[in-house]
Amino acid sequence: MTTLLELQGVSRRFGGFLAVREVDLAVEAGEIHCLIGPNGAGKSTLFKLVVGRYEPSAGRIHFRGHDVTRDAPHSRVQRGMSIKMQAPSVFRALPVRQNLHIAMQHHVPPAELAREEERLLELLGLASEGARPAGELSHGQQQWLEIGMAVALKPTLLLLDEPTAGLSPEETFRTGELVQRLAAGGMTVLAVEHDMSFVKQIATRVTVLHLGQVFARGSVEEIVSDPRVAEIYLGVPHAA
Ligand SMILES: Nc1ncnc2c1ncn2[C@@H]1O[C@H](COP(=O)(O)OP(=O)(O)OP(=O)(O)O)[C@@H](O)[C@H]1O
Repeated sequence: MTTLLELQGVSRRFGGFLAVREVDLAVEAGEIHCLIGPNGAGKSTLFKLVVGRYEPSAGRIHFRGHDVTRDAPHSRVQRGMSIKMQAPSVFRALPVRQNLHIAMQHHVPPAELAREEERLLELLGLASEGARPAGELSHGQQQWLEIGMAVALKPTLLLLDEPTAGLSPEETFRTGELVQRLAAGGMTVLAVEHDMSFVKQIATRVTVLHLGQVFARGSVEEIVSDPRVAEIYLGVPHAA
């Protein structure tokens, strides 16, 4: 197994408050790794540490063998991370295909652009929407388009922040199918997610955060059958 992303003892302090505490995390090539945890567990903070929006107060982050702990977001992207933040931020006035074109223009040779746009439109389930302004798509379709724009960078590691936020159960399921298709094509995925049905659908490995610390990690089966994990979601105190 090749470790793509490795966090060692990563902490983040806000004033006197430790939002993320000494987190060790390894994302292996080819896996769909989901980061879950109750509200306030530190998921978003950890995500921002991985993508470079925050600097850690302590610890190191390695990506593809490079120490990226102090690297800016854009240099992490150059090394092969691609990020889909929570809210869709597509170019609403531009056609769907043009959105993909803009995203991929520096990553795909000009002669291959049209074919690659076609391939992505198909993959995203948007083949019949290519000419529509992106702002006319449903919320779910806009989320898929934005995942497509992240994928257009041909990343090694796709980072998804709550990709199902605001989606219907049907759209959530289809998002899961999309993520599985991407993984089948060789992409590694790290997703912060709330929706457990989605996590069960896609995750090959799960890390549970609680109070800023890694509380549990394992396969989906191990995590959903762990009574300690159920307790933190229900807010019941657990035995140490
Ligand atoms: N910029 C900040 N300044 C101060 N405290 C912060 C900041 N960002 C997050 N926190 C605190 O850190 C803790 C973890 O927050 P974070 O948003 O990372 O959790 P989360 O697991 O993503 O929660 P949710 O599921 O509700 O989005 C919370 O107690 C939050 O109030």
